[in-house]
Parts: sequence; C-alpha cells; structure tokens
Amino acid sequence: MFNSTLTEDEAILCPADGAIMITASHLPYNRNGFKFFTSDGGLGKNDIKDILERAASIYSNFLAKGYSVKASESVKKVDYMAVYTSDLVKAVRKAAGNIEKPLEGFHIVVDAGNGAGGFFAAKVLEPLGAITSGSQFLEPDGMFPNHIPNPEDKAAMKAITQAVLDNKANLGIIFDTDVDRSAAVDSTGRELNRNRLIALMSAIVLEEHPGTTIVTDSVTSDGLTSFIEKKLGGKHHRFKRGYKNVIDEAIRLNSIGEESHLAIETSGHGALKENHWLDDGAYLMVKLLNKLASARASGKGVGSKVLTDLVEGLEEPAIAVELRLKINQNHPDLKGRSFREYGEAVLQHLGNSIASNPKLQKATVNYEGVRVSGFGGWFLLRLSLHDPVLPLNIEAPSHEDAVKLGLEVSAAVKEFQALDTSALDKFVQP
Ligand SMILES: O=P(O)(O)OC[C@H]1O[C@H](O)[C@H](O)[C@@H](O)[C@@H]1O
Repeated sequence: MFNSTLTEDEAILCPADGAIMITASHLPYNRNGFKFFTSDGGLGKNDIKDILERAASIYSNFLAKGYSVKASESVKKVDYMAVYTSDLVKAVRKAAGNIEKPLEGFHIVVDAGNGAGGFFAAKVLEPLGAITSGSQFLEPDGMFPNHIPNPEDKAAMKAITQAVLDNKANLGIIFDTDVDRSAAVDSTGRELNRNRLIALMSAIVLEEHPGTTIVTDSVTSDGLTSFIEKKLGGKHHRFKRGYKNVIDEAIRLNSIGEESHLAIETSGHGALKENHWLDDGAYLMVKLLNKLASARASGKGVGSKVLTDLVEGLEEPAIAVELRLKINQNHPDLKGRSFREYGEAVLQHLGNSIASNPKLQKATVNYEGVRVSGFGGWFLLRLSLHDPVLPLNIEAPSHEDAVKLGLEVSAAVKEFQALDTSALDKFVQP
C-alpha cells in the first residue's frame, strides 16, 4: 500500500497521494481498523483522529445537502501487486548478481495464516525458482480458521515449523495478516523469530553498515545486546514496545547524527532505512532471501544454514515467558483513575520497592516500565500499548530463577487489588 505513494508510473495511477488499508493486523477478526499511508510513511494517532473527524463532517454535510453517494463511478482498479512483487523479485535477482532464478531448487514453504501474505509463494518465490509445495493457509479468510496469524504466537510458529519438517523444506516463512510482521524457520525446524530474527537481521544490516545502531523494542533479551555489541560491533538501543515507537526513534537518531539502519521489534515488525522505514514483512524476508541467493551464487554456502550461522553465538535464556496481568477497570480500587493511571501507580510502587532490594538492580537506561536484573536474569513490567494490561516479561537461566524474579514482582504488587495476578500466581506456584 505504502509503496504506491512512491512508485512513479502513470499507467497504474501512481504515485498515489495516499493509501488506506483495512486490517485487523495480527488481532482477531472483530478488531479491524484502518492504516493510512502517505509518501512519508504510516500516519500516527493524531493525524488519523484528525482525518476521521474531517471525513465524518464532510460525510454528514454531504448527506445533509441530499446528495447520494456513488463512489463506485470514479473507482479505477489497477494491479499494483504486480509492480510491488516484481520489485521484490528484482531485489533478490540483483543480490545474486542478476541471476534469473537464484533460488532454483530451494524448497521454501510459506504460511500466510489465511491473511494477505499468500502472494509471496506464487508471485515472489516461484519466479525466483523456488519450490513452494507444502505452503499453507495462503487463501485469505478473515475468520483465521487455522491459527492466529502472528509470528510471535506459539501455535502459529508450531504450524510453520511442522510444515518445514513435514516437507523437508529448506526454509519456512510466516507472515501476520497484513504482512507487516514476519519470521522464518530453518531446515532443522529452528525458529528464527523474536530475538533470533533481530539478531539475524542485525547481522545482515551490520555487514552492510558496520557500527550502525539497531533500535529494538523493550522486551529484547540481554543476550541480544551482547550479540549486537560484542559479536557484531554494532550498538543496541533498546527503546519502547510498538513498531511506530522504534521506527520514529530510529528516524530521530539519524536526525541528530547517530546512524541507524534498522528498527525492529520482537513482534516481527522490522523496518529498514533503505526501504523508507516501512515495516514491510515481505521486504524483511527478501533480505533473508538475498542472503541465501548471494551465498549460493558466490559458493559460500547453500540452504538455511547460511542464516542459522549468522546467529551463532547469540546467548539465549533457558526460560523466557510473557505473563499478561489484567487491570480490572470496574474495580473500586481504581478510585476514579483510568487504567493507565492505575498501571502507572503499580509501576511506580514496584520501582520504589526494587530500589531498596539488594538482590535486584534496576536498569539504569530504560525507556518503558520497570526493567530489573537479578538471579542471573531480568524482568520487565510495563503498560500495554493498547489494553488494560501490564505485560510481565521474565527471562532467566532456570525455571527456579524465573520464579524468584516472579515472586519479587508478586510481593511488590500485592496491594493493588484491581490487578489480576492469576497468571503470575500460577507461574510462581511450587
Ligand atoms: O503492548 P502490547 O499489548 O504487548 O502490544 C504491543 C504491540 O501492539 C501492536 O500490536 C503493535 O503493532 C506492535 O508494534 C506492538 O508490539
């Protein structure tokens, strides 16, 4: 959608002044919304609110004057997808030294989760020579009958991993509904999502731009920081959760002279400076394909091992969990406060109680919530971007250590009666 605001080709009515996408993204079918794009990228909350208010007033004036709406008369259809996908295909061919079918014989399965990403198999991979049999859930179905289309979701990752193993494929690729999140699976069934996908993309981007800053969301692991900084020689800037937050932060860093080429979240949203800072999941996967294609063309390796080798040395915790603690908005303990104010009060209290705890150290640089190290691991409690929820991420070298961290949180928040800690209580149970 966004690219149509940049493409210059009158035959297909481009560049468009703006583009709108109707999508629920990775969320359930009943949470659809609009995403708006101009040539400057995706619009933020304030602009969207302004557009909707103006549209509502134009529409009611229109109706008040007695006009009937016949939009269809001025609608022209163009096949923009053909242009978009051919650009992706060209990118991989170029990376391999202009070979027509640089993925000839590679078996790559796609799981589109019944979202919009099914095109990737027939329109991108096949023209490059890849075999795509065994690809699944390519037909759009807004009820998502097979699994939630979200590369952070365990069931979704299990589905694509199984498809890779069943088909003895070289690689698996998975998208969320509107293809702004993506992830991969190597031929052995190793998931390349979350911190691993960030590590992999960082390795690729840092080869192209040595020393650059990688902006990530707040729930990234400590192991990722040492991988980016010690192994790859880059700088890890752990910012806030939210794709728009990480993208805007990377743009801000560049504007003050700190070079950054990649903004990426554990959710699978990733945006590159070279791609106009758009979180395009298909483009992210094309960067992996470029690597596969160029490694094969230069005789440096064949298959997904080329990718897996790039994340060699990434330290991963034995335990990594996310527990989502709900705020009951109808509880009297809110005392007229919004759930956000209540959540902030929980975080404030947690922060204070950590300060006097010798077993725990609060992160000195932190942009969101309360991030704390201890027992060989860390936890982060923060407010959800959208929901009345405090997500708690814990990573630790053992279940025992993770429980110790959980117990510290549990003790600190126990007086907040509107906070539903049942997920945490269950986790810390002996
Ligand atoms: O704060 P949470 O509830 O965990 O949600 C965080 C997520 O919200 C949305 O889905 C955004 O698109 C993501 O960029 C973000 O990571």
